[in-house]
Amino acid sequence: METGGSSESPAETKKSKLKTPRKSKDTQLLKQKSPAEFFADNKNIAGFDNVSAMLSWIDSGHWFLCNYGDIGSYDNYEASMGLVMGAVWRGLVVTSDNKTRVPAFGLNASQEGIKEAPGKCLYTTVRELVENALDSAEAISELPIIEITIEEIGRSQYNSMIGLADYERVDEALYDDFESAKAREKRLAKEARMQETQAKNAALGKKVKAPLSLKPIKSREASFYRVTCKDNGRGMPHDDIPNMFGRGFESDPLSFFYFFPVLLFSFWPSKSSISAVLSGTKYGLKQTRGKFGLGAKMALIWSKMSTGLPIEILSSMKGQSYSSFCRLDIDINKNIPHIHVHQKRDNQERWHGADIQIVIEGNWTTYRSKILHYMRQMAVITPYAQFLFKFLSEYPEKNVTVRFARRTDIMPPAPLETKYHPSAVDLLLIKRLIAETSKQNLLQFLQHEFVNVGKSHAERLIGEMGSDFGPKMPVKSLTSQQIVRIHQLFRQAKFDDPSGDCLSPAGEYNLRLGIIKELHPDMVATYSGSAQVFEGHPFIVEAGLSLGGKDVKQGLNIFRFANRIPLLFEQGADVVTRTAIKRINWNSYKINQTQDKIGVFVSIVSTKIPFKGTGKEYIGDDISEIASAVKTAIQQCCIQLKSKIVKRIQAREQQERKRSLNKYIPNATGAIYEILKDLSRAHASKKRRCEDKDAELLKQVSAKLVTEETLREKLAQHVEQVDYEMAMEYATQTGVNEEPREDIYIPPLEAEYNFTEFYSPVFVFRLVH
Ligand SMILES: Nc1ncnc2c1ncn2[C@@H]1O[C@H](COP(=O)(O)OP(=O)(O)OP(=O)(O)O)[C@@H](O)[C@H]1O
Repeated sequence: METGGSSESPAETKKSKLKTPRKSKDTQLLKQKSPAEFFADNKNIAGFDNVSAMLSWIDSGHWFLCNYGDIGSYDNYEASMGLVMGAVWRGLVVTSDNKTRVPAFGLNASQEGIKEAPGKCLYTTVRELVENALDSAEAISELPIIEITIEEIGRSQYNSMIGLADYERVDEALYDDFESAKAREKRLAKEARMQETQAKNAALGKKVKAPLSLKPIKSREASFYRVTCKDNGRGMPHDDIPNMFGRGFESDPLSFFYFFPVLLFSFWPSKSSISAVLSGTKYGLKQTRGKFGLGAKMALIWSKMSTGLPIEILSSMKGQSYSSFCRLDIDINKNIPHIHVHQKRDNQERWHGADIQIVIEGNWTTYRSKILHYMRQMAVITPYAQFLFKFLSEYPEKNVTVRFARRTDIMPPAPLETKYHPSAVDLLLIKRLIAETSKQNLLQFLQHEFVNVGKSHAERLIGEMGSDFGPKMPVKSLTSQQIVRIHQLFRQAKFDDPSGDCLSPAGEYNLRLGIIKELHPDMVATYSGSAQVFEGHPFIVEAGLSLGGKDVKQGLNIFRFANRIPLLFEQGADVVTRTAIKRINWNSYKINQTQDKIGVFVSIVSTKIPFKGTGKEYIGDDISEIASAVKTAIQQCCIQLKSKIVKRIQAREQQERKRSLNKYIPNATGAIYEILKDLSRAHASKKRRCEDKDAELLKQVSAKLVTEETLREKLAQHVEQVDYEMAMEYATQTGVNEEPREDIYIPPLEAEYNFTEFYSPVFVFRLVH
């Protein structure tokens, strides 16, 4: 935070600024922000803005909570903690001088000439709605059927929706896209020069690029879209709907504080600590799709900011005779839902699910391919879901409809909620667990609130903590210093690794099906690693590798998934990209890294995905456990593909050999037949006598019982025979006697059954019972 010329040390500055919101010498007022306001200002955090604004936010680092990392070094730890939490409780403190003090909140972006732009908003809105829809259907074990529609809304339509009359431009020069006569002249002259150069190049036989035309400045007219997402999920309880969407962030200071370091320092977030500040139903430590727990709320905040139009939700739960309709927006300052309509409607068809409609400003042109890629990749990782995606333009020729069909009725088992591993908790989390536990004493607390701590282990740990501690001591009476001691011991002590039983990977079967159905590759291999651990959190890496296929470019095509959602941005720094590019020797697996069309699919699931960067779009390359698991998974797929590739090469060589022998048959038989004819003539004229079999053959030639055709047939049969014998000889030597076969069973869609999977490095065996 800037100190306005003060000589205080940064730490002192922090403390004094936190203690009392006050008027400083240069009369800069401290003011408060509601959490919803904060997120409205920082929508980039949740993927609702452009990257440049996000970077400027990170660079600025002026805000007091950025100093969270120093808290531990304060003399009076508890006091500083209280101060910071108090500040959070009151709201988020920022200075009123936006220009210098709040660059982090988007204003920095405008200082740098970056205008508030819809950026990723349309993409992120689609994503959030789709992911909520999937979660909702999976929560009731229903095979997801999801329809997502983006409808373009023209300026006039938007104006009439908000009751604003259309205005004609009067003073053209006032507008951003105005081109003066001089500018136009300059542009046309430049265009003419470029065309001339191109014509010269063409005349000299040089490569000519497509003719360029410098477009006049484009209007920065906003584009509006109605995004609708309909699912067949569990729906929402009537009374909870307004809070689920319109109460962005509960005013729980403690929880909010847990959340914050995540945003500011990109700490590896735990979903539970994030969710705690939000109104949602996906709490607890478990593998979840969401990255921040903000999804739908951020979409609502963005709609409020960009179009001012409310969100509409139609929802019904299973067996409910009515459906709930709710139209609401969010009061950003008060952080509460603002309900326009909330009513029960008839639901005769007993439909269940949610139908959510939101109107936002966005950018289809730029994000079209990202949205379509996202849908396609989601279809790969979720082959048990059926998606219908539609884009409806003002111009029907620009309409897009893509259907991603369901290819299996087998859903991965739902992820299970689990407890924290002692090596995965920080001080704040221990405090929160103490505040929330129903256990009375320290022994019970350690034994029941953590995984891999049994009774005798807990007793030994308490013995190690020191004389202040005892098994029976009331856990709620622990002082801050004692909690620090527990934390220290958790850091140093040895614990068994958590198991991966709580995780829900896509499964090799689903991954393979997804790849086959969306890419139609020539070859595919999949691998599922066993559960491993990073900082007390279990994770599983699965990989798929494909060669060839539809819409796959030459070289490496990398598809990344985290907790079964596709990651599309910031690919370069990701552990999967780096591993595939740098650490796999593709040649040694007979794969040509630049020529072949290679699909690399890596899916990582965990109770905590170690995202890097505020956008949470990539997983860093610096976590050795994950990096090596990713490498192993890709290599295992390579090994499987190599044996297929080698067999294919051999089959090709065999075909080649046969083809070249067959090619010479006509010439060879023609020549032999001519010789035989000469010999038979000599034999008949007694110029040259032949005996026995030879004489018999020559007689048959004379009598035309043996013709050139006969020879051709016999030679072809011989080539066939020799080829077969050579192939058999090779197979006996190498131990392969026939091409691998795969039995394919098509189960009925309605079937319900249990199965057990057995994994080996090269195959997965599913026993259906
Ligand atoms: N399509 C839906 N069907 C049923 N409930 C939904 C649906 N969409 C949202 N909800 C409910 O609204 C809550 C808030 O949604 P929101 O997207 O803001 O956060 P989240 O889903 O909990 O977190 P994240 O978006 O990171 O997964 C959800 O927890 C869920 O209970």
